[in-house]
Amino acid sequence: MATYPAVLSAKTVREAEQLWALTHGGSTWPLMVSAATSFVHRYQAAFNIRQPILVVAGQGNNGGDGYYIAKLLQQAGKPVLVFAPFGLPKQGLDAAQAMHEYLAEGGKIYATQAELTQAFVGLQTLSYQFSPTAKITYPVVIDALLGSGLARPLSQAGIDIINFINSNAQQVYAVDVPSGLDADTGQPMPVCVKATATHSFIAYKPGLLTANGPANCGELSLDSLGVETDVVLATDDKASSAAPKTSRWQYDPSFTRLPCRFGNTHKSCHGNVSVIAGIGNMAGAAIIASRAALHAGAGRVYLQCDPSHFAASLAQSPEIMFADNIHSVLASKAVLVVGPGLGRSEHARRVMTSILDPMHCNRQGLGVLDADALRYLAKHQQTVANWVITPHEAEAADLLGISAAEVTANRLVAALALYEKYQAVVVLKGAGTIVAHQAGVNFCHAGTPAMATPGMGDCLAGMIAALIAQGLSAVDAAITAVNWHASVGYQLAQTQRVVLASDICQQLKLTPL
Ligand SMILES: NC(=O)C1=CN([C@@H]2O[C@H](COP(=O)(O)OP(=O)(O)OC[C@H]3O[C@@H](n4cnc5c(N)ncnc54)[C@H](OP(=O)(O)O)[C@@H]3O)[C@@H](O)[C@H]2O)[C@@H](O)CC1
Ligand SMILES: Nc1ncnc2c1ncn2[C@@H]1O[C@H](COP(=O)(O)OP(=O)(O)O)[C@@H](O)[C@H]1O
Ligand SMILES: [K+]
Repeated sequence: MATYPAVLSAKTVREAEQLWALTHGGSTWPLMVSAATSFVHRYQAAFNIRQPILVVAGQGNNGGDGYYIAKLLQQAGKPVLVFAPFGLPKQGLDAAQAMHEYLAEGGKIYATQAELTQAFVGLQTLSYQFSPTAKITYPVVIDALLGSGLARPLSQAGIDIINFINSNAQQVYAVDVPSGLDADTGQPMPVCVKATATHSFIAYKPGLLTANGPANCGELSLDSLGVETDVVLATDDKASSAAPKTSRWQYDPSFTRLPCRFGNTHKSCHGNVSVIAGIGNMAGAAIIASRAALHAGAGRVYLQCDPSHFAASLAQSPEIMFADNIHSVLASKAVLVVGPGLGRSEHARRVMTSILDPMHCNRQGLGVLDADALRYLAKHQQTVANWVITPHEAEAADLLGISAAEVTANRLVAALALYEKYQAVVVLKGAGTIVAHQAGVNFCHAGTPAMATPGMGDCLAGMIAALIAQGLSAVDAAITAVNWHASVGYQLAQTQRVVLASDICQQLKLTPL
């Protein structure tokens, strides 16, 4: 079975480094050498330029990586400049040794932008026409200002440096974490580097994969540097049950669990999905969820809605069938999608009461609660262990009884709290979707701002239900659908400015077996 990289908090990564050192001669220095070597190797094509490469180095070990990278580039004969706006590394850190090795290679360090500009211009080839008033653009900047050790919001001076990088670099390659991004939450503090690519070390950190992480990391890669994380993870497993278990946080971007279809099959082998809509004017959402379930391969899809919506549904997808009433739907044992287009009427309340009746609520693989069903759940708090719940941040806030800003501030903590409270498989949607479940947490950093369009969540709900109907567990269905949905959206966004839920539905059926 494929194994996927672990995702660890910044603190756990530090513990892993220290444990590695204990069994490797007591020093973390070899890790810095490996990290810098891996970085230079990873971006060797981008670094193969004649113009000077700028390394912006901080005072900690992220800066240390930067100094060692600068040393390697210097050794390879590349023109390189190091800008150290926060000052030099403190003695005793690996970073100080890296700086000394860079200086020993004849490297230069600049403390101010004025000195840096002068040095950059001095290193230009003769063909470069410099005008004192022209804005300097650095073709390649290596961002080694701050990594996983970012400990507090940036001062104004720090903000200015990050803005300087973002507005004066053509391409930015970030070491470990884009500077200014909180490695655990993915929040900018309050600004962060917008990288072309980020090469991270030892393990992915949650903040690279959710919130502002995906957009600011650019192309993300990892080198474990051979550091075993199992040891720290085993320790973490012994933590109290209230503590988030980092042991099974994973970055698994695959959708290889998609069910295969074999020759002698029939639609009855692929399960039934029933989407329950309301009686108001919101049936569009339920129609999108139904279409998504069809296109994701459910054997039959029923829509339970007011007859006035039949014509519109059939015009979209003549394959959709209609269920008579909520009681026949519940009796049918189809996988349910409840919430999109349900509304908040008295009818919706009655539907929710029936659905959450313990008589129906006890079987496995019941389906997906989304949108209005989540608003109902927030009011009538009860555990929904056999369901997948798919809140966006505002719905998550409602379910947790906190503000949306608190959810945004730490999406991972919110997803874990939702799991603790409702016991369901939790899909916290938005940039960098998080799936929290009994066995851990899965991050999906695919997706694109082009997918921030109406109906996108309804589409995802239909897909999850279709995969449960085809035999996947609720957890596998949620992880697979989230990755499939985001990856199809990303592909479409290569040629479209916005991606609609209908586009995703169309594209799903083209996914090869
Ligand atoms: N050692 C190793 O083996 C390996 C280490 N690795 C690398 O080390 C990195 C982690 O290094 P790290 O722990 O030193 O943290 P780092 O990100 O450099 O930041 C700390 C510095 O920033 C400062 N600072 C903090 N907040 C600030 C703010 N808001 N504004 C301004 N300054 C602020 C803080 O100052 P202080 O709080 O002490 O005043 C301190 O000087 C990791 O990301 C990876 O790249 C890898 O190579 C693997 C092997
Ligand atoms: N800004 C974004 N960046 C990356 N992916 C996004 C973004 N907006 C939406 N998506 C993708 O679309 C999914 C559903 O979108 P979302 O807007 O959160 O749902 P809803 O339609 O319920 O509001 C997300 O989980 C994510 O995969
Ligand atoms: K960095």
